[in-house]
Formats: sequence, C-alpha cells, structure tokens
Amino acid sequence: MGAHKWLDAARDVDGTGEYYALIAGKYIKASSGQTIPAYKPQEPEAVASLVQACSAAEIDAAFAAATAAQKKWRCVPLWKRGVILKNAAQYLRAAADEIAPVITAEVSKSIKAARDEVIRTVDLLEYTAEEAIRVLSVGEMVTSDAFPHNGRNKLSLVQRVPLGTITCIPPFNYPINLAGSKIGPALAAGNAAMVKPPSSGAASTASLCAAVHQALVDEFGPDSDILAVMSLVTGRGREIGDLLTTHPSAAATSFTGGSTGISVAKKAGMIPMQMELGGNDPAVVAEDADVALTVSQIVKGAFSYQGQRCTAVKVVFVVESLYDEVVAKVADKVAALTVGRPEDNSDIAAVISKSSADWIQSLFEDAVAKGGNAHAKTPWKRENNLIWPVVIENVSKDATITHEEQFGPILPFVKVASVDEAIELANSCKFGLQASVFTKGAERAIQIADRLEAGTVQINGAPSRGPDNFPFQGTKESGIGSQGVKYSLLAMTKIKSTVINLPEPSYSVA
Ligand SMILES: NC(=O)C1=CN([C@@H]2O[C@H](COP(=O)(O)OP(=O)(O)OC[C@H]3O[C@@H](n4cnc5c(N)ncnc54)[C@H](OP(=O)(O)O)[C@@H]3O)[C@@H](O)[C@H]2O)C=CC1
Ligand SMILES: O=C(O)[C@H](O)COP(=O)(O)O
Repeated sequence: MGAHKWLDAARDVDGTGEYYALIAGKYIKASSGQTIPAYKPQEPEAVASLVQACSAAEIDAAFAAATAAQKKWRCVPLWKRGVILKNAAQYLRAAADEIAPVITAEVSKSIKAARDEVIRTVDLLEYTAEEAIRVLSVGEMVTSDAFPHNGRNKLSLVQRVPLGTITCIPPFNYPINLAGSKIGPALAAGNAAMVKPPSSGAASTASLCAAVHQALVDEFGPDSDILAVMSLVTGRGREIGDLLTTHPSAAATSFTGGSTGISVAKKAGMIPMQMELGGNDPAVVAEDADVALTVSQIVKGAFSYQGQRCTAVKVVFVVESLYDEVVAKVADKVAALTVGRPEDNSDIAAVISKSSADWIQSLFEDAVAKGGNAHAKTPWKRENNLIWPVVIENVSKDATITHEEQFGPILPFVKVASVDEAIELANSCKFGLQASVFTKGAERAIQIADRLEAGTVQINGAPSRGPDNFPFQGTKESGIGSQGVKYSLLAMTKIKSTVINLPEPSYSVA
C-alpha cells in the first residue's frame, strides 16, 4: 500500500501488484488472465512491473466507450476541462516521490531525473490547461469582400473543434512526460485519449493516467460514463499497436518512438498523424567556438540519461583546428562521470535492454573496424546492460554510427576540414530532428542554422525538446507535424467554419 489511495486503485495492491488496464472508465484485469512484465534494465532478471495483456475485444470496448464519452466531454466547458487537468497535476505533484522509483525501476532513469520528469509533467498539464483557453477560445471571422468579385455578404466564422478519440503512444524514455504531452492537449481540446504505454515504462504511464482518472472521478463521480474519455490499454506494441492505430474509431494518432512510427504512418488511413521519431542530432563545432561552453554542452547533451534521448547529441563534427582540444576536454569530463545504479543517482546507468546494449556495442565495433578508437581515458567496458561512457575519436565518415541512432552512452567525433563539410555530412543523414552549432559569431550561427536540415537548430546549446511550450518537430525520417503544448493543441483539433450568408452585402461601421 502506498500513501495515495488513487494510485493504489490503479494496481492490485493486495495481490501481485500488477497494474490494471482502464477501460470504459473502470480498472480491469485483462480477460486473458495474462500480464506483461517489464524487467529492470539494471537487473535483467528482476521484474519491475506487470501490466495487463489487453485483447482485441477489450480494445474495441475501450473505443466504443470513448466514442460515447467524447461526445459528452467535448460539451464540458473549456475552463472546466482545464480545472480537471490542473487537479490531475496536483495529484501527480503530491505523489512525485512515490512515482519516481517506479520510473527508475522500469527504465533505469536516476531517481533525481525521474522526479524531475514527474514535476515537468505537472508543469506541462497546468500550462496546457491555460494554453488551451488562450488557443481554443478565440477563432476568427473571414469576410468574403477580400476575394475578387465578392461583396461583403458572406461571413465565415472559423473555430477549432476536437477530432474525436486520439491514440496516444509514448516511448520508454519519457513514459510520463511524453504521455502527458499527448493526454493533456488531447483532453484539454475536448478529445478522448486512448493511451497505449510503452511495455518498458507502462506502470509509469499508468501512474499518470491514475492521476487524470482520479481528477475525472472527483468531478463526475465513480460511475459516470464520461470517465471513459481516457483509457489505458496495455499490451505489446507489436501485438496490439495496429489494432489501436488503424481502429475505425481512431480519429488521430500521436506517436513518439523510433522507426516503428514509419510503418505506423504507412498503415494509417486518412487520419492526422503527429509523429515524433528518432534523431541523429549532430553538433557542428566551428573554428571560433567557445571551447569551454561547447565541451560542457556536448557532454550534457550526449550523456544525460545514458544518451537515451531523441535529442541527445549523437555525432560531433569538429573543424581540424579545434579537434584535438575539444576531444581531449570532452574525454576528461566523460571520464569523470559516475557509472552505477540509477537509485544512487549515478550519471550513467544501464541502457534499456540487452538488444539495445548489443546494438550500441555493434556500432562501437563498426566504428573501430573503420579506423576509430575509444579515447584512452574512456575505454570500452560493458557489464550486461551497463555500458561505460565512451568518446570515440578518429571516426570515419563511413562509420554506421555517423548516420544511425546509437541511443546509448557512446559519442563519435569526426574531424572535418570546414564547417561546409560538417553541414554536408549532417544533411546527408536520413534523420533531421535537431542540430547544434557552436560559434561565437551570431550572424554566422544563423547562416549555418539556416543550412542545416533539422526541425530545430540550437545555437551554442545542446539539443533539447524542452521547455515543453517550444515547438518540437523533425524533418525527413524524424517525424511529421509539431509537438509542444500549443502545437499539439492545434494538431489535435481541426478547423470548422460556419458561413453566414447575408441577403445583400453589409459593411459594418464603428
Ligand atoms: N522525436 C521524439 O520526440 C522522440 C523520439 N524518440 C525515439 O524513440 C525511440 C526509443 O523509444 P522506443 O520506446 O524504443 O521506441 P519504439 O518505436 O520501439 O516504441 C515506441 C512506442 O511504440 C509502441 N509500438 C511498438 N510497435 C508498435 C506498433 N506496431 N504500432 C503502434 N505502436 C507500437 C511501443 O510499444 P512497446 O513498448 O510495447 O513495443 C512504444 O509504446 C528512439 O528512436 C528515440 O529517438 C524518443 C523520445 C522522443
Ligand atoms: O526523448 C527525448 O529526447 C525527449 O523528447 C527529450 O526531451 P528533452 O530534450 O527536453 O530532455
């Protein structure tokens, strides 16, 4: 039993501790009787959490109830939807210390970073509640006399309306914040949210859903059918993902993850997609970079959460004149990072799975086979899923790691003859999420930023999705559409116009 009844209600506290699914507004165990375990990345034999293996029938039931509930939810006043989200945020804030260890156990994020993620999501929900009022309460009126051969006899009232039920699929690395960045705007805008958590991180996402569910219960009572406006449908993505994203009642998909998203998008019918996918974010270091700033940003950007961020610095292109100095100083800092358990707030803990660790190792070995080497101060070392941080120097432009996402604590450095060459290499990548440019020249920075094919370019800073009000988007295989509170509200609504036809042109006076 924990300190929060609403959190206990979401799991079988008297039995196995397994988390329930939330379907048609009620917590349930799957009819299959099957659960799905998530193992601790640090101790791969230890179960971190258990969630329900939902069936196709349960998914159908969740959509049917959500469709009905959304028709009522969209009629709940905008301000009241905001109050409910803010109340959910308060539940979450109160339980931050209880939820953080759940994240740590499931996805091996340090306790401090896990708690920060919970509080970041509290802020996100509160901001969303307010931004929804600013964005959705105001429409526009378009007059016909702006268009040739028309008088002012038609007035188009333009408003934004919800889409329906939005399938929300976050990845493992931010199981609360990236769930909240979908659920918050979806509900604030009057949609229903069909949440499918990542298998590693499902209990974390379930904890967020429990806070939202309790805020709904407080407002509407435990038996109201409007509670079905948010469902939590658990199961392996490869088994239930298609059922969710291609369901006839799904009005849109908001997905964050890796290349899986490309196949999800290809299979989707005529529904809007918000796709935030992988990245191979390059850092371009020019001759006139501030070396101390560059080094600290690269280390923070590349190694936070073991490099398991879509916005991690994933490859560094440094001009010849600064190459040795930058590599040496980065290696000094990386060698000082602490490596160990996430419970101890180590800088570097285990990566998410054995297959991920194997992939990272294969990229390291390929880079070495093509002429690169681990810097002497950061040798390669691995124990199960724990990989010590490595600076790889002298990396060939042909090494796979220069154009594929490692999602781990190893960082390749490529020496380039010029910034032009760095831009060319960066742009040759299939991804285009974010990029960083380090130079003291403001005008030059902007010119370089303009030439980099990326959804966002950071000048003298590491890539970052946050703060969560910023627009966040990728080009090429990094995604479709923009995320960020306002941009998600826009993505999760569509324009509806109502035209007033006047019998004759009418020109308004002041
Ligand atoms: N651009 C961005 O905003 C961000 C991108 N990412 C990217 O996410 C990746 C890491 O996250 P990871 O969780 O491993 O990504 P995955 O693509 O493996 O999984 C993402 C989500 O998709 C689900 N899923 C799996 N198969 C399907 C399917 N067929 N249909 C629908 N959903 C499915 C997963 O469920 P299950 O776990 O059950 O398989 C999970 O919830 C990296 O590539 C990273 O760059 C991460 C954060 C931010
Ligand atoms: O997976 C990711 O990289 C997250 O979207 C990163 O968010 P952040 O850059 O704000 O930490």
